[in-house]
Amino acid sequence: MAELLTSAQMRAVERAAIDSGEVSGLELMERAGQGVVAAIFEEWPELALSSYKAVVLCGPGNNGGDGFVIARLLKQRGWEVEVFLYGDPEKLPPDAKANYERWREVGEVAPLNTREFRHSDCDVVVDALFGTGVSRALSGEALSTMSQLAGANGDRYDKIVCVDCPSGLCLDSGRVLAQPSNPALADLPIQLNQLPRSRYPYGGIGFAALTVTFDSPKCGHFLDDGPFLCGKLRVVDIGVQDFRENSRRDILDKSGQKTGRAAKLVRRPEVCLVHMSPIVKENRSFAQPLMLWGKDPQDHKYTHGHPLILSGLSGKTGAARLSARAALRVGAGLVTLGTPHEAVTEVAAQITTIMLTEIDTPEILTRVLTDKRLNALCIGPGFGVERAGEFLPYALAAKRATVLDADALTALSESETGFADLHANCVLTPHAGEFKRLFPDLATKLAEPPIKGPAYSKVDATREAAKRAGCTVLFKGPDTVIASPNGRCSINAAVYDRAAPWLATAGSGDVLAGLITGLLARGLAPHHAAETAAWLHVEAARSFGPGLIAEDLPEELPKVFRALGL
Ligand SMILES: NC(=O)C1=CN([C@@H]2O[C@H](COP(=O)(O)OP(=O)(O)OC[C@H]3O[C@@H](n4cnc5c(N)ncnc54)[C@H](O)[C@@H]3O)[C@@H](O)[C@H]2O)[C@@H](O)CC1
Ligand SMILES: [K+]
Repeated sequence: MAELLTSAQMRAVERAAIDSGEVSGLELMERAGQGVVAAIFEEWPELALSSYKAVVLCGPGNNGGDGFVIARLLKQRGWEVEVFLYGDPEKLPPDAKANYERWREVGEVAPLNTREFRHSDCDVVVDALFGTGVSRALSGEALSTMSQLAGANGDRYDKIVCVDCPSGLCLDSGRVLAQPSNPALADLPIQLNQLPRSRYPYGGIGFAALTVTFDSPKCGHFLDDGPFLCGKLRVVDIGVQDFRENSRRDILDKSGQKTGRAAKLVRRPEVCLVHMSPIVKENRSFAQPLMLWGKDPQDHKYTHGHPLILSGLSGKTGAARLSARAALRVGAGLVTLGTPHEAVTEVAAQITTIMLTEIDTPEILTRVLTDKRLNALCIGPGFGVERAGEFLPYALAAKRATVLDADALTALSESETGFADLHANCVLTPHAGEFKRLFPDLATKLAEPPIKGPAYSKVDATREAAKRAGCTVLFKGPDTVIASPNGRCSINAAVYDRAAPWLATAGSGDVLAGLITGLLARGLAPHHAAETAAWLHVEAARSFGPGLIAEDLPEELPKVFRALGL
């Protein structure tokens, strides 16, 4: 799995590389600029066949420095290049200043002015205004230029290339830093974060055509609005991977930055991307844990676990049947549906391999669970909130690996004992609404306008939630975040080339709950089960494609497994 960095972690890696004396900041900047130019020609090979025109927008920091390198390299290829600077050239940091001066030997620099920039025709616009250093909302010409690029005046720019990120995007949270609400700002052109999302498919091209980042992808490229604004993401190597390994554990803590004290060194578990896309090469290692699922010829069905999925009342049994089918397809040896008496005929008429046992009361559940072979439990899909409230304490007291989904989450949010009954072998799978019911303060914090960077992120919220609940939390979305109480965190992003819009279909969450339960029954630890299930869920949707309904997801799994070589 690929490691995702925060902006502070990236700065720490760069600092470690420079401090080692093996490479200078200037060299890193040159490599970054070269990487962006190479990525442009890789993306649009036709641009390498002739000379075109680029506008490069440079900001007041090192992101702007990269811009000056890009301008020089394109000019060397015979391109016409116009450079605009937002800020005072005298105040540029040293490496950016050096590249400003090198550019000035061959070209002009105009102060950034939206009107001027608007009238300069160009084939490529390079956004090098702000990168990892953005700490507050854009204002003035920087804001109006970004709004202009976003189409505020009706103009369209086909090839916007962002250096590190679309300027203004917080790379920790994937959120665009916003102005505090101020009536004086109401007349300003639209801000990036007010772009009408509906105009673009999620994960499709929103703002930029291409975003080129350095060394490692950052959390914000995959969270929230990040993918929508970045367009396509490329990661270029700038030769600092050894320092990433070395400084992995010695990273800057956000709290140190906030208080202005000397940065505190902490051992924070990194965030991983559950991903197998070619944009993140090293993630191939994710295939390794999957290989463990191959069934050994010596095994028998009980070796692969036996989950119990609790069904709703008649007319509501479909959700649990979907979960059960998913648990079976993901390799659980046997699967039993715990069904209320009045729904037995309905359920029995629609299952074959899946077994059925009558469970009418919480006491019967406890009795059924004296069979220790039932090693995982799923409660929630179609279950009914009131029933879930009655069954939940008994289900949790059985101390099985347990998935709490849908109605069980609502019941949990209403329960008097709160999270006290949860244990480390539980997995909560809230969508945004359920998350809000369970963790109202965290949801409120996440909904507040992100005024300062690094902004509070879905990673932060899910980590806090997991700690509070004392178990693994999988917070659903196109940017599904999975966190565990020890701080471990993964993002399963159904964006970029893994976009799976067909997953937004009734019953898809029930299938996910079943996949997690099946994997728990097969002996995977909660965090691993949740991330593997989330990955397979998206993969099955992508494999099936348009027209997908939830029933298709479990049935597509054999194809996904074959493609993985299992
Ligand atoms: N440090 C290095 O060695 C390397 C850095 N690289 C580039 O450097 C970038 C980071 O550079 P910086 O740390 O200088 O940061 P930026 O260039 O992103 O930001 C510059 C400065 O702008 C100020 N600022 C923040 N928000 C603002 C706002 N809304 N309005 C006005 N000013 C604002 C801050 O004081 C910040 O230091 C990366 O994104 C990457 O593009 C690359 O060249 C690779 C090597
Ligand atoms: K940028």
